[in-house]
Amino acid sequence: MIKIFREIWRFAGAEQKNIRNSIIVNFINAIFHMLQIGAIFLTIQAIVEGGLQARTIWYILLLMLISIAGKIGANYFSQLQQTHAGYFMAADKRIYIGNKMKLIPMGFFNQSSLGNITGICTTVLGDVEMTAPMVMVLTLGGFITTVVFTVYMLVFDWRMGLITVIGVFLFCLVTSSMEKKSRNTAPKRQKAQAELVENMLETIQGMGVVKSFNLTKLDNKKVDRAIENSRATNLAMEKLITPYTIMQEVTLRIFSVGMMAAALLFYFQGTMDLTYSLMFIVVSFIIFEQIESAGHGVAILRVCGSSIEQANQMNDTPVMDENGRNKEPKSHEIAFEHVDFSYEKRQILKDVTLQIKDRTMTAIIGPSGSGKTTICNLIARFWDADSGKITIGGTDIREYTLESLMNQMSMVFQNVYLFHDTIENNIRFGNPKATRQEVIEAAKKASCHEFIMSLPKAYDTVIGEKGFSLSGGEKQRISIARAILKNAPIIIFDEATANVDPENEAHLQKAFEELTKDKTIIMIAHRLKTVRHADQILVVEDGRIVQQGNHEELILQEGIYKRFVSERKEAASWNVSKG
Ligand SMILES: Nc1ncnc2c1ncn2[C@@H]1O[C@H](COP(=O)(O)OP(=O)(O)OP(=O)(O)O)[C@@H](O)[C@H]1O
Repeated sequence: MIKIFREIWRFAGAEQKNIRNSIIVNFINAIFHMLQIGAIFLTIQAIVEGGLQARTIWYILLLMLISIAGKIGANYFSQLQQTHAGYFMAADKRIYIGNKMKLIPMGFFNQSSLGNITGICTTVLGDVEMTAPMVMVLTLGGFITTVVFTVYMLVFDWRMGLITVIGVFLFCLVTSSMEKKSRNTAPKRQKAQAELVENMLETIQGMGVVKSFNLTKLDNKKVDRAIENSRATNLAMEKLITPYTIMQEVTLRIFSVGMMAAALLFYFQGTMDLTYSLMFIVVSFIIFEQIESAGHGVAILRVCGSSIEQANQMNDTPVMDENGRNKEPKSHEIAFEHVDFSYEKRQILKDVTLQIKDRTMTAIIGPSGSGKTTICNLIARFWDADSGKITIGGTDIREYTLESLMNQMSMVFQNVYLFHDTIENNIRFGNPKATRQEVIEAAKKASCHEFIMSLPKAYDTVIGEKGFSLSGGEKQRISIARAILKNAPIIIFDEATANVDPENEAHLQKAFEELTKDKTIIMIAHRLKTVRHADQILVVEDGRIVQQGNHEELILQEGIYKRFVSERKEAASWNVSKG
């Protein structure tokens, strides 16, 4: 149990101060509560001694008033500090995870890790936010207050104090067994919750495929199983806890009644006067309140502990070594020297050596799955090569910080991701400091200004709102506008493979020319037109560079490039004759 407290305390970080304050205020709250006993004592004393005067009544009323006002105030501040601590504990961790994700190799982000991260950032940290400060305040605050009150009882009347000590001790025994029992169940519950999020995420992401294959009526067995598993673990947790909470309650009620009986017994034996006896009868209802709260805290302690453990998993996720420095490359020449690369254990790139000169255009072609995208991803350090070296301007890319490396390049992919935000902000993503005028200028150069202006809210149109969406070509032009705004010296471009209508193609071509003026361009190319004008063509087959040169040189060689050209020519003539 102490280990979990330590973990929560460590996790609280900068919020420890608020939790500590909340525990102190919670203790003050209990003292205000006990003032009511003082008021009750005065009332009983006055009635028993037959001297209830107006002055005593005013004292009693004042005491009650102070107690109520104090309790309200203390409760308010304690809750405020708990909410603040919970919110910032979770928010700090979410920010930490967000920052860490930028340094994790892309290979980490598969379906299962995405589900796990989503689960951690939503349900797991949501649990921490709601339970961690509450658990600390209820449990620690409850125990500290109980110890103080018990000592007070012992000083007041050791016999009543002893009954309190035994009651608290037995309650702690029951609570400790409950906490031990929930040790295995709580992590299972957390795991089931995470699997549920993961499966839901996969289902939502794959909804398009499900619909297109008309599989909506089929049972989604994985989701059903995850829901059932989550229900079962939650129920198991409840089933496990409930007998203990009943035992806790029974223990405390027995000792409350025992305290009442003892007070009466001592009175009839003549060892306690009537005033004290009546007061202890009243106290017997209140004395165990704080330890009862502590018990509730312990019931959720394990859940909170395993949430924190799960959230801390992200601390151990390996990041790319970031020993680089913030610096500008001397030139934007890119080179691969004997680069090998594998995804997990499957080798993809084999001894790749290439050179891309500053401010030239290099087209990469090759069969599907040959490794074209992988080459581009390695330049951007989405992954690190297994062996060999990649340099920009003669400096190993690992010697740059990820930030300074990414400042050197813009990437335009086929699958453009647009955020649920305005078109203006989606373009501004390329340069967060850009003014509206600069955004519009970039959009004009990327040939998207006209279609943006035809939208009802123009640049303020929110993507994804009210069913609003963009075509593939429009999305790619927005992504080019982003890249134009970023104005990085290296452009990595994945040409669209899907058929683009002639009007869109003309727009894309114009946008591409604007983007690539005076830049070092690496382009995964699919069209003959683009490849022909490249300064250099790299032909990739099964992870190796098998041909290298310009169009005029390669067309003379037998090989993939010649086949690529004749296939494109054939398709073009087929299209023309068909038309
Ligand atoms: N994240 C990944 N994890 C594991 N394997 C991957 C991953 N990405 C790609 N691969 C595999 O690596 C190989 C090369 O993929 P890559 O995307 O580089 O090929 P490509 O030439 O760009 O293909 P295409 O023209 O179809 O886009 C493929 O066999 C692919 O299945």
